[in-house]
Amino acid sequence: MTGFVDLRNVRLSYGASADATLALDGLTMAVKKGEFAAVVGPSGCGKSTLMKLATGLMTPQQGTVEVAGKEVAGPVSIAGMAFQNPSMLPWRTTLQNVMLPLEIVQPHRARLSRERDAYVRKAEDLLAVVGLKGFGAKFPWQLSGGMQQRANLCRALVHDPALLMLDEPFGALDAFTREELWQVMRDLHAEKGFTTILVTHDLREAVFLADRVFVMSARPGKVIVEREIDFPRPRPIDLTYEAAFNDIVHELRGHIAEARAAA
Ligand SMILES: Nc1ncnc2c1ncn2[C@@H]1O[C@H](COP(=O)(O)OP(=O)(O)OP(=O)(O)O)[C@@H](O)[C@H]1O
Repeated sequence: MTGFVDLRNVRLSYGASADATLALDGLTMAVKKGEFAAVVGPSGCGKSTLMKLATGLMTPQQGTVEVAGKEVAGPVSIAGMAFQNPSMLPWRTTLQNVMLPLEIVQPHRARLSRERDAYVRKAEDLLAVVGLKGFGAKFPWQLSGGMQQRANLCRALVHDPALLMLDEPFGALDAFTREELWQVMRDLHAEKGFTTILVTHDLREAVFLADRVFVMSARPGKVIVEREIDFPRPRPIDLTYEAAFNDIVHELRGHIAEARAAA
């Protein structure tokens, strides 16, 4: 099995042996290049741990993690990340926050001072795509939660990552804003073609956005079900009210209920 993101027989525990928490054990999953994958499972099953492994923030005690054909041995520079809490720096404008990865990730870092105008235009274009045209000069605290999360997506994408990692990015938003951002995400993925791994508790979100949903067992987590979602794209939001869509949501809910009961 080979994928753009490839985790094979991964085991990771937190802490020293006596009181260690085994978070993942025997986890295997492969996400193809350009694919939108969603990861769902019972609370505490190791979803965030999986994200840390795939981005090289942690290394497994057993098994292998490969991204773009290379074994991960440190932070993965081709990854962009967005989490539930947008954590924008309050002393920077929205535009300056969005441009932050360009100050860190090569080759952009070396080019930034020379090509600043082009990079500013790029960041402003991204803000416009997510519906924040003209808000670059505002500070994050002047934006609503939904607007901050839109800017957060721009920050995750400004350095053109080949891999986008999303850990519950829409979890704190109201239902309408969440659905709006699903559509923003759908369109960005269609336009830019990056590989995406989304961790979510929201099964509707997973089925609407993903090409494939991975269901994890209770802790120690491993993949117990892989469900392909083949609704044609672009998917309209009304799809989420159709019977075929809800059948898949129910099916996934059943798998998670079983996983919880087996824990
Ligand atoms: N730094 C840590 N030290 C000890 N245990 C940890 C640490 N981080 C996570 N854990 C434990 O490892 C397990 C997996 O955690 P993780 O955050 O990956 O799960 P999750 O599926 O993302 O959780 P949730 O569904 O609540 O978001 C949990 O039992 C958690 O308590």
